[in-house]
Amino acid sequence: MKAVIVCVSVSHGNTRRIADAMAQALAAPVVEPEELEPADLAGYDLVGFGSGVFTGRLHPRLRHFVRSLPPARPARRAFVFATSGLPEPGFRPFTRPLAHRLERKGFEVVGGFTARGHDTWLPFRLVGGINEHRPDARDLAAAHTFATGLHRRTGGAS
Ligand SMILES: Cc1cc2nc3c(=O)[nH]c(=O)nc-3n(C[C@H](O)[C@H](O)[C@H](O)COP(=O)(O)O)c2cc1C
Repeated sequence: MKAVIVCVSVSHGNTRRIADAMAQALAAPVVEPEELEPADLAGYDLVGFGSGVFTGRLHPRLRHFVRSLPPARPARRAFVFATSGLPEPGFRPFTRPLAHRLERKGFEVVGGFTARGHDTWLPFRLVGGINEHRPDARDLAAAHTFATGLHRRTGGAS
């Protein structure tokens, strides 16, 4: 099973730390969208897509990359992950819109993961930010466990 993680982490490196924990479990490289041609994903069985949340949405560079992907034929597996300052609203998961877009492209979305991250966006900047030490060791362990589960479910080692 060959995996790759496409990650945009521009604010504090929060999502990158989560991506690195997942990458360890999946033996996968972590790349920025601009490091890949959309067609390159054809060489992978499992693709992770993740970023921080910015005004309620995943980062535009990640969304743009997914929009540019050709249809995934034969269907490939994908997962979506995010870090955010605030807890995810249960009625509108942060990862859902990108997961739906991936499904429309022909991906089988096999999981989603979110964690809190250090957030200094206004108005939180005024109080020195929130979640200063997150993602923390527990978040990274949870990300690793999530990816290990995906690895088992989607075919094990290459
Ligand atoms: C301009 C801006 C907008 C943000 N908007 C949100 C938001 O709508 N909801 C939220 O929970 N966190 C929001 N955040 C916090 C980020 O999602 C959080 O810090 C995330 O972990 C950043 O990930 P990164 O360090 O990988 O870029 C925002 C941060 C910035 C800088």
